[in-house]
Amino acid sequence: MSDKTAVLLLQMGGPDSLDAVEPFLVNLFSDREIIRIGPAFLQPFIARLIARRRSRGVEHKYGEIGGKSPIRELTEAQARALEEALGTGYRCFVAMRYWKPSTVEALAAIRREGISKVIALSLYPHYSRATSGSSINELKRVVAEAGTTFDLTIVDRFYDHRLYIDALAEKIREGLDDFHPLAEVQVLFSAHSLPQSFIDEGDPYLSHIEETVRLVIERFEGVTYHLAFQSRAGPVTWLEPSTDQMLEHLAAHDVKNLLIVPLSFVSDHIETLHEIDIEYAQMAHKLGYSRFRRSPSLNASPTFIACLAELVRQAEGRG
Ligand SMILES: C=CC1=C(C)c2cc3[nH]c(cc4nc(cc5[nH]c(cc1n2)c(C)c5CCC(=O)O)C(CCC(=O)O)=C4C)c(C)c3C=C
Ligand SMILES: [Fe+2]
Ligand SMILES: [Fe+2]
Repeated sequence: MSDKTAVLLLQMGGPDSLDAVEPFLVNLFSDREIIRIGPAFLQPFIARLIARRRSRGVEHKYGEIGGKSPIRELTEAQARALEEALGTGYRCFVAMRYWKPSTVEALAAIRREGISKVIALSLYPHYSRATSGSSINELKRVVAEAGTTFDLTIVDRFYDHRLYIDALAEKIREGLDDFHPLAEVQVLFSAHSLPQSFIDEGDPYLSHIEETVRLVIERFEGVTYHLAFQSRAGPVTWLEPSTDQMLEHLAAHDVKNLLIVPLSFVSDHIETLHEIDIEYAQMAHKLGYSRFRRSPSLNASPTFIACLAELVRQAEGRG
């Protein structure tokens, strides 16, 4: 047995090739915690149909950002940086909810190293049952089925952690540096959308997002800011306003310089590299913005890694 602690980073995952897009979407649409389609026994079949119908368009988008999602490499880089920041005594692993490495593979790797103490750290800063909730339930199922006892501690949110806010503020400052010093820049926070029904049923996601925005914008006195929601994925009522509606609204009010700040994700993936950098950038150009920029994602930002390290130590009661 090893006396080390395993830190297991929980993330969504993304297709690692164009061929992986359809099976990745099948996994995602089969999960009743992110989307409920029809009665439970029919969902696997409907998931296949939706995945097949959607995959062409989604493959095209991944094709335009290098033929795959960078989420695995970026999450593994975060894991390596975290392991280094934590020092001896810790090993970091990654478990992806809808692609590889799966939760089963990650736990098998932890077991192979003889580690029984596991801190699962969800990489979604804002809690939602669609994201952190789903990953954590999957982890609990796999642990129960593994027949090995793990001493498991879970960190499922960090939307208001001082170092997370510091890391975001640093990236916003980097983004603002790209504008002429005298230009009047407005900031648009763009969070991943969620069906309104989740919020109505008590999901704290929206209040967590609003608190992150409040805490980070305190550091930017006098800056005008807005909050909108991107990446709807189905025909239900999603959080409003949408990011594209907001881009139109601001253009109609003569805003010319806009910094868009992605919330909800801690690394680059299709929603930053395609939706913002390609789709919204084209839209902004047509709408007459003079300068439209995105603040860089956190990825392996040293301040963000310090945040993760502090979360681990706090979870162990040494913070
Ligand atoms: C089916 C409904 C979906 C909900 C609800 C949802 C919420 C949600 N998602 C993220 C983060 C990510 N989503 C990503 C991709 C993605 N998400 C959905 C659907 C829902 N997401 C789909 C169908 C897809 C695949 C791409 C597409 O078809 O457009 C990813 C990217 C993975 C990658 O490319 O690396 C992330 C990350 C959050 C934070 C969230 C709610 C809070
Ligand atoms: Fe999405
Ligand atoms: Fe999503």
